[in-house]
Amino acid sequence: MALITLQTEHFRNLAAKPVNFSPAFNLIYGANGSGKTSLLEAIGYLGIGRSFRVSRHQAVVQHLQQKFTVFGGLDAGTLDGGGSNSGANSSGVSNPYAGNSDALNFGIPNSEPKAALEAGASSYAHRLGISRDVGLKETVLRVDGEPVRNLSALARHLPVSVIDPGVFDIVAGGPGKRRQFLDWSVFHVERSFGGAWQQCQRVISQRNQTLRNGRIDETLMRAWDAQYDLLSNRVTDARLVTFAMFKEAFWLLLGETDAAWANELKLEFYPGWDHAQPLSEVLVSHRDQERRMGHTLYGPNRADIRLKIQGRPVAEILSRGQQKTLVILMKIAQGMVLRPLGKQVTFLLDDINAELDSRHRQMLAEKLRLLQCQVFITSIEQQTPDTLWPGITTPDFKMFHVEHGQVTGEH
Ligand SMILES: Nc1ncnc2c1ncn2[C@@H]1O[C@H](COP(=O)(O)OP(=O)(O)OP(=O)(O)O)[C@@H](O)[C@H]1O
Repeated sequence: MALITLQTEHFRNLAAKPVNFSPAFNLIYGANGSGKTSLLEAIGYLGIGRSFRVSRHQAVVQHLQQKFTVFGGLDAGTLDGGGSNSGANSSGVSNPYAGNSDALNFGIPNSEPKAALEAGASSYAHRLGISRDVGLKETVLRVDGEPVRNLSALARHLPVSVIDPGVFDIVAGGPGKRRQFLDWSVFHVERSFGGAWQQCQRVISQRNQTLRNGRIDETLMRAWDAQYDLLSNRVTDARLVTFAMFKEAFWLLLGETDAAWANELKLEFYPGWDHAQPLSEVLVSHRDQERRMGHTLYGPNRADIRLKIQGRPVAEILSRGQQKTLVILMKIAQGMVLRPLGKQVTFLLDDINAELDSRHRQMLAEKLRLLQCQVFITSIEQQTPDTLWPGITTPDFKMFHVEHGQVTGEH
């Protein structure tokens, strides 16, 4: 799937006007503070249900407003086959209100996008909508006009992967970042993963409460442990399957690089406990330790992807530039994992040009092109594909200028 239309209302400084994107490459350019990242952030909301740069919805809602809305129209994208694409509109002509004249009933004004309404006759493959009232603390999600309860319903349609300067924490940061990275793929590969992981996290929090409660009721604890063991194995099995797929794609990419360190890199999935032993046994034998700490120390909440060179974490060995290469290859490998499943990743590349030299930029652009994914890239200056990525052909390229939150398409 690719996002071909976006409309926001009361989202940061963005104007409430529909924008029609390319299912392939989109360059968003404009001065500092014009609204480029806000545009990417709005797209991100449709795929991850939150901002990729701040933790609170409050920061995103336009000043003096209390509710924002993001609406997206998807088409089948650039992938051949795969994915559900019934009724897809691959023409790129978009109609934000097709089949739903009140734009998902999110209060998007009906009058303004009249021209778009008349121009686009056909419907989208899917329509996604998210609105958040920060006063009422209420989120409304819709897919194809129907209310849905879980964010996963939106996320499944639009796998969004962000590459911004913070992405390098995947290597340099703690295990949580790498777990998040892996789980993003697991969620898209294994349908039941999201639910199992949520249940598992609930049990962890109940276990933690019991562990903090001074005297532990061993019968109650064993009951939690049995449930925890079951869910942990479900979560871990899904992670293991996806990790194997990821590793295969990643080695393939590494094999194509001429980086000397690539030969020495060891990549390993750590499930969060010594997997040779059943988790329930590990928990019993570490009861005292967990009681002292007051929380769960073993299990999938401690999982990690361990990246090592000569037995040491790569962050201690590789230069920052080498770490960047590594993270970019990891992100591309994620896209490769999803591709055979008919899932097209929408990559949001924010402020990344300044972080990467031209060799890295070219590598990234070339791989993304081969992956046939949808790309949004921000830049301070107006650029053509030739100046951005010399020597790389860029299919279906669209350029947008952002000025004071107004997004204008250029041809
Ligand atoms: N909640 C909000 N309501 C209205 N305006 C906001 C809100 N939050 C941020 N802004 C403003 O929106 C503008 C766009 O910010 P954004 O980060 O998208 O800019 P940018 O084009 O990515 O800039 P840069 O190139 O510096 O990264 C800024 O001027 C910012 O002050």
